[in-house]
Amino acid sequence: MSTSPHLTESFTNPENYTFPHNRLSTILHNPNKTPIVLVACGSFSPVTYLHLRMFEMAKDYVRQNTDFEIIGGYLSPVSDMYKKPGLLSARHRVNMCTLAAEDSDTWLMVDPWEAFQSYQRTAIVLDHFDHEINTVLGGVQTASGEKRKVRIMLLAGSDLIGTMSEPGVWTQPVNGIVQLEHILGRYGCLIVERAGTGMDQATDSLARWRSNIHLISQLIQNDVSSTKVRLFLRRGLSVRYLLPNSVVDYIEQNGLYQDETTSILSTNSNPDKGKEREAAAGASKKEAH
Ligand SMILES: Nc1ncnc2c1ncn2[C@@H]1O[C@H](COP(=O)(O)OP(=O)(O)OP(=O)(O)O)[C@@H](O)[C@H]1O
Ligand SMILES: NC(=O)c1ccc[n+]([C@@H]2O[C@H](COP(=O)(O)O)[C@@H](O)[C@H]2O)c1
Repeated sequence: MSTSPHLTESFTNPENYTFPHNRLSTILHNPNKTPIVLVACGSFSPVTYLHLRMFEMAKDYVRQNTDFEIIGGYLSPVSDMYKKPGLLSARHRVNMCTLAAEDSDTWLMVDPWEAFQSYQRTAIVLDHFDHEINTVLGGVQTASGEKRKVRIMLLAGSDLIGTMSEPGVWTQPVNGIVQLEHILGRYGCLIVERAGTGMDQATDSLARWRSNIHLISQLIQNDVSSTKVRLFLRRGLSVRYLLPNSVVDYIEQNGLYQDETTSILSTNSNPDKGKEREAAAGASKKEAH
């Protein structure tokens, strides 16, 4: 792993923010393994079982195919300023992710750092985790007391990785550093196959970082998406068993996704939405500084 500097020298924290690490393992059980933390960035509007499933698939993959040991996993909901259609307020998205993580395994957490501030690019989000886990917490310890640096890795679906080949979305350098070099060269990622986006199609142009890209095949096809869940809810259809019960209850209790006016941006599909959101994000960042 490269030790290039972070893209930013200081991180802006939301008010009253503390980094959640209650479920982060403090011990590396096998000293011969490389400790890793998985970070899934996304809208999570709302979080579905498929988002949680990504972590389980990654866990199996890591155990069977790598020399890594997972010491924790995080959902990192994107800022409201991402302005993606269907994006509910950060407060609700963070609450739903928290319920889902509590409901799930014992190693998943939700980091609200990104959600409650201006838009932060994924490369900066990974830097934030690296800073909190390695610099602030000092990494992880082996049973013999030796401190080890934790490797942060992006966990994403193949559709997201597919956008990395699109011009404009991830290509703009940040503080002179190429975003993809930072994400894939310094950190690396685990990619979960997603129905509709082939793995080859998603990774063809990323070959130079091949050794840092781990491909995880879907053995059970399931194309649940947040978009479909929102559509069902608007039509008054049940979404139970597509999301954790606690999240379904939260949506019902708060009357969420009944109509499009509850979202941050209520317009619908735009074929060039990735580039447009990147531009919007760039603009909102400039406004914030
Ligand atoms: N069914 C799925 N299979 C594999 N990966 C998925 C699946 N659903 C979501 N992901 C991944 O989860 C991450 C977060 O996704 P996001 O919150 O944007 O969900 P989404 O379902 O794509 O949302 P939307 O439908 O609102 O566009 C992304 O990396 C995405 O690729
Ligand atoms: N350049 C970037 O850092 C960049 C570009 C596009 C999407 N993303 C991230 O990908 C995640 C999911 O985005 P979509 O829901 O638009 O697929 C979000 O967390 C977003 O911040 C990051």
